[in-house]
Amino acid sequence: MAIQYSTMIELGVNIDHVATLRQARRTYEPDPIIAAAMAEQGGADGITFHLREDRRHIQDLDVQRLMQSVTVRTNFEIACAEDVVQIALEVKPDWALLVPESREEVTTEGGLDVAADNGRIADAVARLKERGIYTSLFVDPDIHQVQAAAAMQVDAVELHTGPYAIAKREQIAMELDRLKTSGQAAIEAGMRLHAGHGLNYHNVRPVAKIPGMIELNIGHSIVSRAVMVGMTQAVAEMRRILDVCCP
Ligand SMILES: CC(=O)[C@@H](O)[C@H](O)COP(=O)(O)O
Ligand SMILES: NCC(=O)COP(=O)(O)O
Repeated sequence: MAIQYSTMIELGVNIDHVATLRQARRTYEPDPIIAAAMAEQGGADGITFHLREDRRHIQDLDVQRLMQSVTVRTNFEIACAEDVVQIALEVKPDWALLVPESREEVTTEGGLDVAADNGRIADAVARLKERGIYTSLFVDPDIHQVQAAAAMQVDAVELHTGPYAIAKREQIAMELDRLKTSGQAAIEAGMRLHAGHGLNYHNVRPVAKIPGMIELNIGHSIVSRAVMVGMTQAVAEMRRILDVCCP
């Protein structure tokens, strides 16, 4: 059953890259926990954090501290790997978003191949659901992937907006159509419709306006803006764009 939090578009702020800056010196600042609190002040509906296998940014201790301090929805991004699934079961975030990972990638390159799952995704989903954690799968805007996700009875799909974000002008309409078509399939299957990756202050509006879109998860562009104006203002600026375009 789709879980509805509010009628407006919900903004999940991914704070991974606050930790990227900290890890550049392997030190204590900037602190993702403080960034999360400032994001909440700016109007974040949720905080997203990705504990990667290679721990390039968010660390295990960050997860523990975020779970103790975040007062809005927690959205824990993990691969279908035993160690991080175990951590999710221990800390019990509101949501777990399963994403693909490979060590050599600069950032997430594609969606989970749910349709070709050998049982690994289904097992992780079942265990997370059993623990009372809402589950979401990060998938390409492909109806077959959405239908495969629905068959696993996850609570949401998060459509990968990366191809849209990097599309050449003449390809944007086609990428938006893929998002709309696969989004419609998600809604018809009774799942919440989320989207994320590569969204920014310039390209977010058309995605926010996709019928049935409930939540956008945005990180890199907000953190980049936060370097210049601070996290609270950076989030407030994105919040205002969403409130104006999708009242
Ligand atoms: C799935 C997705 O697009 C992001 O949530 C993910 O966290 C990207 O990975 P990095 O944050 O490591 O770039
Ligand atoms: N799941 C997408 C996300 O959390 C943020 O992705 P990005 O905005 O950092 O590309």
